[in-house]
Amino acid sequence: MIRAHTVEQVREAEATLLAQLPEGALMQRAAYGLAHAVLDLLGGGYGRRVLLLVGSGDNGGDALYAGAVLARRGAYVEAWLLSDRAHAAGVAALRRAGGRVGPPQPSRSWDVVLDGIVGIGGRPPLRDDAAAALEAVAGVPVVAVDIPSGVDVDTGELAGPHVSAAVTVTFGTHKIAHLVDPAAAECGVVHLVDIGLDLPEPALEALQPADVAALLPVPGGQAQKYARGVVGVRAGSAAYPGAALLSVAGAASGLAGMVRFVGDPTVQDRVRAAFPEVVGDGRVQAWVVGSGSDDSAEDALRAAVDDDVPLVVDADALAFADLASGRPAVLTPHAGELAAMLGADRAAVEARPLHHVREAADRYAATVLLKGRHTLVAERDRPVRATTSGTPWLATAGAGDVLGGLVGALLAAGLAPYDAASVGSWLHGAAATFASRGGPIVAGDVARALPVVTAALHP
Ligand SMILES: NC(=O)C1=CN([C@@H]2O[C@H](COP(=O)(O)OP(=O)(O)OC[C@H]3O[C@@H](n4cnc5c(N)ncnc54)[C@H](O)[C@@H]3O)[C@@H](O)[C@H]2O)[C@@H](O)CC1
Ligand SMILES: Nc1ncnc2c1ncn2[C@@H]1O[C@H](COP(=O)(O)OP(=O)(O)O)[C@@H](O)[C@H]1O
Ligand SMILES: [K+]
Repeated sequence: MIRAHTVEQVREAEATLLAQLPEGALMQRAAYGLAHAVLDLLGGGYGRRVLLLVGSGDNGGDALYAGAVLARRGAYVEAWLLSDRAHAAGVAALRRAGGRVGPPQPSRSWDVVLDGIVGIGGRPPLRDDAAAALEAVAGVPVVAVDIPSGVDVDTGELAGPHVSAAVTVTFGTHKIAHLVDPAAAECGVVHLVDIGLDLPEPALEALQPADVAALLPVPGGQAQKYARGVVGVRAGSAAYPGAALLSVAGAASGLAGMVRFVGDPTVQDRVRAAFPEVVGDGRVQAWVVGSGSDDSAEDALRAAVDDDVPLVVDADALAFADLASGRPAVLTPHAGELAAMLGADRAAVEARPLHHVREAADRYAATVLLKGRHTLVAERDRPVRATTSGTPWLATAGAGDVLGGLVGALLAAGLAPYDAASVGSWLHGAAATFASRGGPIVAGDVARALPVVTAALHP
């Protein structure tokens, strides 16, 4: 599991550890980890040209000490101090190692910039001098120290100019901005350096393959199709038959014992033709409602709610999500749908996805899965889960229908809404990445890749 903690949680854990260690030990650990990540990126130190952007806090201290390590490895290192209060011992260490301190020489070109402007002590927006320094080095790859300066660490929001990093080297634990967009998209590859912090339950987490394998419902030796769970799909309409087919394709991932389909008779015929294993109405352990349902969405959702089983509420049914409020349910909006549910602007949801997904989980008393580059799953009193297994090629029509069906299958198989949503989202992203191999895919490819990705987990 990747865990992310708030600034307050990190500060507390650091304080405990600092009290037990000799002065400066923690910063040395951080700086060595940082320097080695830079050496990896550059393929060595000798002859490389490194510029440090150094703010007034310990984040600048990390950059300075790492700069000293790099200078001792033969790199040419300059520190551009953005404040006259830069970390004094760090400045001295860099000078001792042969680094130069002062405004950068204008003619010099840089292999990498270390962003030590602000870390977890920064409050966006960046000050003008820091923003001007970033402009002056535009185009040079940046390694962000702890966090790309200018992003809001605890929310993942952006406010004004900020660093766009190739690599972010963080310490002790991930921070929220490393996983939550839009800030997460500015972090590049995130590298975690262990500095020995003892941390509480995280604010946010991201499932990894071993976590998904452990949560996956796997049939035992005495398995029986009904006991494995039956998932029902109420989706599609004469206008949108494809949504029904894709929803069923996700549900028919093999993770539940049986799939039922209920809908428009012409759509039903097409579903049966495409999926001979799918049967008609009857008892289910979970319903998936809403993809392409058009004006039948409300009735479909009411019928599903009457069955009193866990629900996936998707697409057209989200307009009636109040019906699912307080029930075991996963609501699966994209940003536009969530905006409509909350009476907000789509742009506001995209700028503050964590805030809005939490608000919806609270307001609807349900599990809310907000689709996006890093999909977020929120439920009251639980860490938000972020999905990082996907690929931008997954942004293709109908991919959301497949996800709804898949999450329904996991609910029917007995996972709680929070786990069904986050495991389903992880598998969906991994299947897309597997099917894509770096190239284009359509939604059906994602559904077809689900069994092989599941098998690769060796559950
Ligand atoms: N506390 C610890 O034990 C450790 C901290 N470490 C480093 O220390 C960092 C935290 O250091 P600090 O608490 O000194 O805080 P930071 O260095 O993150 O930032 C605080 C400084 O930045 C300035 N600042 C705040 N907002 C700004 C803005 N918008 N524009 C420009 N300047 C701004 C403030 O005036 C303040 O001096 C971590 O991110 C990490 O890099 C690591 O060395 C590991 C150990
Ligand atoms: N940039 C992106 N990177 C990775 N995945 C993405 C990106 N944008 C969207 N997705 C994923 O693609 C899927 C799109 O679903 P959705 O918006 O419901 O489309 P549709 O309604 O056509 O099915 C979601 O699973 C979402 O998380
Ligand atoms: K930084």
